[in-house]
Amino acid sequence: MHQDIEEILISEDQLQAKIKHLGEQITQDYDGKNLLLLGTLKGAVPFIADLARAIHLPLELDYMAVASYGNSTQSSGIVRIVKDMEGPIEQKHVLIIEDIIDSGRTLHYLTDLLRRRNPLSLKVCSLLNKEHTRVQNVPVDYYGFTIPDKFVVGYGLDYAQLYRNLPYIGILKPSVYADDSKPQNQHQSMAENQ
Ligand SMILES: O=P(O)(O)OC[C@H]1O[C@H](OP(=O)(O)OP(=O)(O)O)[C@H](O)[C@@H]1O
Ligand code: HPA
Repeated sequence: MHQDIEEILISEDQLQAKIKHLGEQITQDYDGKNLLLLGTLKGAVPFIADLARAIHLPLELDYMAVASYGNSTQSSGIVRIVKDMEGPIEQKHVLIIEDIIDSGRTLHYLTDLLRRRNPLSLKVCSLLNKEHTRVQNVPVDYYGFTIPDKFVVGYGLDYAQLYRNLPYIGILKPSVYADDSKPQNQHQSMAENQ
């Protein structure tokens, strides 16, 4: 285990078993439909790569880069598009692939934006779901694991752009981000300040 990791929360084997199951569900639900998997860069890259191969249907892949965390463990509260997807989505069933839903701000922003582009349908699949930290409510159609309110890294998830290449999801030792100047559990107070 990496020295900055306090505990492995979800092992490589658990990740792959869950992704196989999600792939089977999505394969059933989207049979005969024009499916576009829309991955959010950068965090969802390992997940979308494995999930796409677990879905046994013709599908398209595209990506958007949306960022709000910068180098902090706390959302800045401001979501911005760093890279948009290519092409229109009016003739497509869009499934957004996320690595994690935490405050919900990223997905709220993204679903709002994409709905205005009139896809045939718009659903969300997130590997991880931190349900007690939600500031914006967003319906999640498929998710892998519900996790506690701890800052996690690995399998695409980063702290200050590092740890994305760990093959498991681990809880980061708080000492690693001790100089992260903003206090913990700040989601609620940020919402109240808006
Ligand atoms: O529910 P939220 O509180 O909005 O958090 C979830 C988002 O935060 C992370 O992205 P980040 O902005 O860190 O960009 P990254 O994927 O490039 O790491 C993660 O990949 C999600 O997209
Ligand atoms: O717990 C997390 N880890 C990494 N990135 C994140 N983005 C939102 N929550 C998290």
